[in-house]
Amino acid sequence: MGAGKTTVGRHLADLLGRSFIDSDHEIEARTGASIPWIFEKEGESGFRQREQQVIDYLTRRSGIVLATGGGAIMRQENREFLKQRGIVIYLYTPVEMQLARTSRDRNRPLLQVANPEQKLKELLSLRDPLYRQVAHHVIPTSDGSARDLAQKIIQLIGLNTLR
Ligand SMILES: Nc1ncnc2c1ncn2[C@@H]1O[C@H](COP(=O)(O)OP(=O)(O)O)[C@@H](O)[C@H]1O
Ligand SMILES: O=C(O)C1=C[C@@H](OP(=O)(O)O)[C@@H](O)[C@H](O)C1
Ligand SMILES: [Mg+2]
Repeated sequence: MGAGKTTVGRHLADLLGRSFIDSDHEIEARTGASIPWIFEKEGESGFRQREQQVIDYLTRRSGIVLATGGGAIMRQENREFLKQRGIVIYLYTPVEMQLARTSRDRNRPLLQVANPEQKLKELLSLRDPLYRQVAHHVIPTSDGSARDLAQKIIQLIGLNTLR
């Protein structure tokens, strides 16, 4: 959360002339409800079920830039869908920066707790090894604008891979 997946993903799609899809937005469009509302009514497990269905569906498409939610990596199925069907970029972000980028935003139910810093630390220690396992490339996001990072991804992947 706060790594910039949604923002960098949109720039990347723009630079490549491809469609951008964010799995959270797709879930909201299908459900007709916001992410916080889904968490409230169906719990995190209900949200994860919807998320897996959407990621399975979207990773079958080609020629798109897909941003997932940060917790998608926790399901083995999602790890396989992403790694086998796409080129996966891990936007590595230190917790202090995640905190700064998410502190004013009420749309992340998992961070609506007394100590969001502690929560982000716990999540990162569980998730970081999984992100690294699935990623084809790791990019630190502490330096550079979202647009710069999108350019960096294109350099890293190599345009030939994308043709
Ligand atoms: N490289 C960056 N530099 C500065 N701010 C950024 C950068 N990437 C994202 N942001 C900002 O951080 C916030 C969270 O970004 P977002 O794309 O929603 O992250 P994610 O989808 O990974 O949770 C947004 O306000 C966004 O504008
Ligand atoms: O890390 C997570 O578990 C989540 C991240 C969110 O997306 P972003 O990573 O885009 O903030 C969203 O899917 C939901 O609030 C759960
Ligand atoms: Mg996002």
